[in-house]
Amino acid sequence: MADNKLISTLSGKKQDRPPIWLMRQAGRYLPEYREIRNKAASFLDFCYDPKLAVEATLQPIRRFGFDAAIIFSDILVIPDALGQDVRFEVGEGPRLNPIVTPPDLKMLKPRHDATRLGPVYEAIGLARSALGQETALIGFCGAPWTLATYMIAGKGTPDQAPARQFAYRFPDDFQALIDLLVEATTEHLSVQIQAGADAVQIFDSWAGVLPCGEFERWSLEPIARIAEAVKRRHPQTKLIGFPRAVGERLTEFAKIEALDAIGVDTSADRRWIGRSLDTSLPIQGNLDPLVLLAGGAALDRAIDNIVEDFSHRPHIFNLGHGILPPTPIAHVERLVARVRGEA
Ligand SMILES: Cc1c2[nH]c(c1CCC(=O)O)Cc1[nH]c(c(CCC(=O)O)c1C)Cc1[nH]c(c(CCC(=O)O)c1C)Cc1[nH]c(c(C)c1CCC(=O)O)C2
Repeated sequence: MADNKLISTLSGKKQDRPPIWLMRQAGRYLPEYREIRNKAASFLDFCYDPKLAVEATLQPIRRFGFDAAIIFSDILVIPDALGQDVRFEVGEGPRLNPIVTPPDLKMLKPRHDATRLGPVYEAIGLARSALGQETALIGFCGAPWTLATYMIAGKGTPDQAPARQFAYRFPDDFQALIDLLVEATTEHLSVQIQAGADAVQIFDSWAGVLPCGEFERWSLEPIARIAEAVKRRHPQTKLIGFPRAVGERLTEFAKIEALDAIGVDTSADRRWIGRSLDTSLPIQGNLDPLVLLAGGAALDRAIDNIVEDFSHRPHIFNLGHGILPPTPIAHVERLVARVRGEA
């Protein structure tokens, strides 16, 4: 990975132009993805079919030549491997058999079933062989808190109130669930690295809903434990933390030594980041997915501002959250060209 722009940036080297990849770059905005999407009976079957998963991983690389591919999978393969029933309803998102009270935790296995995740690791090996050295391969997992929000509510909710309530009412049981998830995700990231992932990202999409105190216990500490354990086992591999919507609490994540970079969401204030986070710390982000959808002069301006604002530090260009399904291909082409100084 010596001449890879993404890995070099994650190692702290500023580039002339930032490397670029997009969260959810594989997926429904691509006609070629929509074409193969129904080749599997369900979304999880799709994720567990190495040939389909590799194809979906490579599609955005072929089309746009991003600097990194992210393995096509989902954060909810972990609750699935723990024995919870996970389904994806078309147009509605994930549905899980919810954990309502502590006795429901008994539906989970004491350890995740790693053989169930075998196809994910196989897909990573295949994708790594198919990609050139100029393209990094990113593995990922959901952070324990974000996984727990879906496991307890059984679905996405606007404020993740069910998991927050559960944690207040049953802190010891909730801690046990978080510990189980720390163990499973640490293992999942390690095996993805052994299979060929060059970097891994921990998505804490729901870190922002946690109040002080709860935030440290359920978001920050578990992520630090995972990052430290993975770094100990794989010192060469780069780790990206993505705590969404945490505002000034980004400084707490910046203190986690084992994280090589921090992903920042759309609402993050780049001038505050410039003042508050060491300029040697690589930052990833933070274009608004809605401005990419809108396109035009607003898109060009937003791209230029981000490139300029982060020009004094190692920066990986990305969105602040996942790409939206109706996003026009032409806008993504424009984005890549402009970030590379070609448009
Ligand atoms: C919370 C979360 C999930 N999954 C993920 C997160 C964290 C990031 C975030 O906050 O968006 C992460 C994820 N999900 C998916 C990827 C694949 C790689 C990539 O980024 O391209 C990644 C990295 C595929 C997917 N995961 C899902 C799809 C759409 C399913 C389909 O094709 O029908 C894809 C391509 C489904 C999914 N999976 C999840 C939800 C809430 C949904 C439904 C909402 C939606 O549809 O976007 C759980």
